[in-house]
Amino acid sequence: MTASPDLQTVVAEIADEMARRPDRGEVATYIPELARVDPARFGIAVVAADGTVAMGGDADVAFSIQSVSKVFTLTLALGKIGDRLWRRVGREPSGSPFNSIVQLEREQGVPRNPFINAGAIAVTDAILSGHQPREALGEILRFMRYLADDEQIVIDEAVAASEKGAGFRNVALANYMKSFGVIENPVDYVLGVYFHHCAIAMSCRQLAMAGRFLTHAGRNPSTGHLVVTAERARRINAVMLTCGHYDGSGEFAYRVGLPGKSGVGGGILAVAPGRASIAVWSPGLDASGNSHLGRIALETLAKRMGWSIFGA
Ligand SMILES: NC(=O)CC[C@H](N)C(=O)O
Repeated sequence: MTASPDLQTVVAEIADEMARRPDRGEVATYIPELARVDPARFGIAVVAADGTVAMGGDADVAFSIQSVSKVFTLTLALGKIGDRLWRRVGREPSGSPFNSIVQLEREQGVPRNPFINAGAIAVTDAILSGHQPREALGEILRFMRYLADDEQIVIDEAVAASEKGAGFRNVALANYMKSFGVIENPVDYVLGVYFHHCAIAMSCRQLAMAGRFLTHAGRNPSTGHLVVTAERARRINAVMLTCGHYDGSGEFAYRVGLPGKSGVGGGILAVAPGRASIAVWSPGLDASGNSHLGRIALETLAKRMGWSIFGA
């Protein structure tokens, strides 16, 4: 029997390899504040099932989690209204870019899945459910801090303001869904919360900690409490696998073989069920808006550790 590779060593090797690579993708520019981030950054953090944490590169530098927040808002919304959520948002891959509007016209304003922008805006509407934006946002932030076991997590107000100033597509998506009755709350309330939860700043270490419940059948290992049932954790992982990387989801499953959710800030949260919660960050993106080196780092990690859910 061959000994399993040492996680710390593998993570250190990956951080080193990624730091040297010249191909880094393109940093997102449509949110001006994100365009200022240094493309040379790379971070990785892996929280293993036994609680050990392996980190490399800029694992403690906070970045804009953007659409990675959509895993957590989905979890919260399911906790609030349960499976009724699936009447307002589907769970099929879209095969379209993250900010696309085309399917909404044909599908009565019901977004394909909770991870494209339209779907995440509908999920945010479900979290608001008549409350004030400040309360909903407070709830999301408290949830992140609880999951990560870290009170230092904050919202980057400059990023939120920058996105609000340039968020014309999201305004269009929200209004379009509102015209079909899919959005219940005032559009500006919903978008205010959406822009702010996308602007949460976290490090790879914090993000990997926050993702632990998805690797532990719904349980927060810090408290032993169930965040969601095992069945729900499994299902959130399934939607991450099929929809977490927009029109790059098939390629991510093919190459990495793990449920994952990306964000245009360059972060990816990936789940190796029963084994580890993993966060990577490299700000340069590929053509689908997913972290270029983040995906390569995860592909390398899954391969060296034998962690693909489809077999070693
Ligand atoms: N893919 C993403 O991370 C997109 C999120 C971003 N806040 C937007 O709405 O455009």
